[in-house]
Amino acid sequence: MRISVIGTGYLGAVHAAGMAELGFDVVGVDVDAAKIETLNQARMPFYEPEFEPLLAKHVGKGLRFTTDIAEIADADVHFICVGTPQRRDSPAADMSAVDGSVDAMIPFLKDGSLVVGKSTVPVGTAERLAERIEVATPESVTVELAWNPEFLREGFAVQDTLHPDRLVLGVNGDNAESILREVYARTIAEDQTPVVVTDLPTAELVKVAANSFLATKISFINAMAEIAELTGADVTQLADAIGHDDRIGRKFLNAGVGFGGGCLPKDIRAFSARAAELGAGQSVAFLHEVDAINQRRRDHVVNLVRTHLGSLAGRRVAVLGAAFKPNSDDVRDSPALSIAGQLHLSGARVTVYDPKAMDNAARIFPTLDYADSASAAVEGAEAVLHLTEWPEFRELDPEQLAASVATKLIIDGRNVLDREAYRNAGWTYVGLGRP
Ligand SMILES: NC(=O)c1ccc[n+]([C@@H]2O[C@H](COP(=O)([O-])OP(=O)(O)OC[C@H]3O[C@@H](n4cnc5c(N)ncnc54)[C@H](O)[C@@H]3O)[C@@H](O)[C@H]2O)c1
Ligand SMILES: O=c1ccn([C@@H]2O[C@H](COP(=O)(O)OP(=O)(O)O[C@H]3O[C@H](CO)[C@@H](O)[C@H](O)[C@H]3O)[C@@H](O)[C@H]2O)c(=O)[nH]1
Repeated sequence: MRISVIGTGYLGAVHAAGMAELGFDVVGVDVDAAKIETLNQARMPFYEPEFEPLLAKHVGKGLRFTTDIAEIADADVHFICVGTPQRRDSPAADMSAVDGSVDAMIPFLKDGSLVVGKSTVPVGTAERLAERIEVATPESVTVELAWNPEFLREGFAVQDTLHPDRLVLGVNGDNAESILREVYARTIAEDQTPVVVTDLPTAELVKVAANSFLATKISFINAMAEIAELTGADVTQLADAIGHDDRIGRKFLNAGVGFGGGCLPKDIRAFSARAAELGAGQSVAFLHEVDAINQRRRDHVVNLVRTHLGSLAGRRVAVLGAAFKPNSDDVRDSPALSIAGQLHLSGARVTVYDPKAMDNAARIFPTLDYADSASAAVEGAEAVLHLTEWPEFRELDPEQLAASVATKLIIDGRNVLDREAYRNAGWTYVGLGRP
């Protein structure tokens, strides 16, 4: 079976390599020539653990990348993995890449081929695309469309691609289901992966529902952090205590600066926008609050710095972390950079360090200062902000750090540093919702 993957970003590039690892002949297509050139050299255009060895194993063998959409012509299955970012002018998803890629594919779709959407889209997109393909393809060519949403997490993308915790197959009939079962046969056999076979709108909705639930869980615990901050309670202990209840679970109850990235923030907004279009805005009105709580966490950290330093003008602030989460170089809607940017705009002199996301951060926030290491970033700092929980930040020695800073003030935006060790070394340690 031959496979094409359209869009080779964080999702598509790893999916293409994953398909090659499953034994298929794969072509990845993107409009970004630089990305394609990098991938064809078996180098990763973004940081993702375990990804480069997979590229090295397959590029030039079963896996190639191209900007020429015509090269999808002999593929049997085409995965759409292009971006669906937030529109500039509204909270809705920008569907131009999805629509544009489908239009570009249509002339090269052979009879009997299957187009499979993986991008996260507003419910109703699959039906709309199926019609678009049907109208534009000659009568002699039958093309089916399925939706197979992706649940991978950045930082674990390779493992999640090869060993997903479930597969959701949105199909209109047995043929598409059996093709997708063939694609994922090895995974299903080796891992006994649960497979949910459903219709197109359910498959689309499952994805935004999952991300909405995750975002809600994070904002729930951050709302508890707000109350904890006013009462002297400890939100980390609260999370442990409620997390012992299997019905609640401890995962995704880490309070702090909140969620960011290229998925949760834009997905809850796009879902709200789509629900409103459907006349069901009220049904997911709580997502506006989820978003608002999340945004408040960022403002809260800026206010904490202001409270401790008095004024921000000219004050030296070190920011540890730029990526939206550890083990990624992705800075899309990153809480760390958003806070760093706000402090900078308020007149602070902000120096950022991140183990992997420095280039991406500097592209988006060129006016911030960047240091080569955590210890260089904190040099002379009047406040140190720990905003992305890279393991190396946990290993910093509070005694050693104390010697470099101007003021021993640390705000732990992820509540994971050794509070006692910092306090014993003379620091003012400020957790979020944690006394
Ligand atoms: N990043 C994740 O962890 C993840 C996980 C699950 C689902 N998703 C969803 O997958 C989709 C892609 O996300 P991403 O993070 O990979 O985005 P991304 O921005 O990293 O990648 C999108 C890629 O699509 C390419 N592209 C745009 N228009 C194209 C076209 N007409 N033809 C070919 N390529 C085109 C872009 O150049 C880019 O390389 C989104 O809908 C996202 O919500 C992402
Ligand atoms: O308890 C927690 C857990 C996460 N986060 C933050 O939430 C954000 C998202 O984290 P995570 O979900 O691990 O990262 P993503 O790679 O964005 O993955 C989410 O978005 C993807 C794209 O849709 C989905 O495929 C995944 O299933 C979904 O977890 C990050 O900023 C985390 O720091 C918290 O603040 N507290």
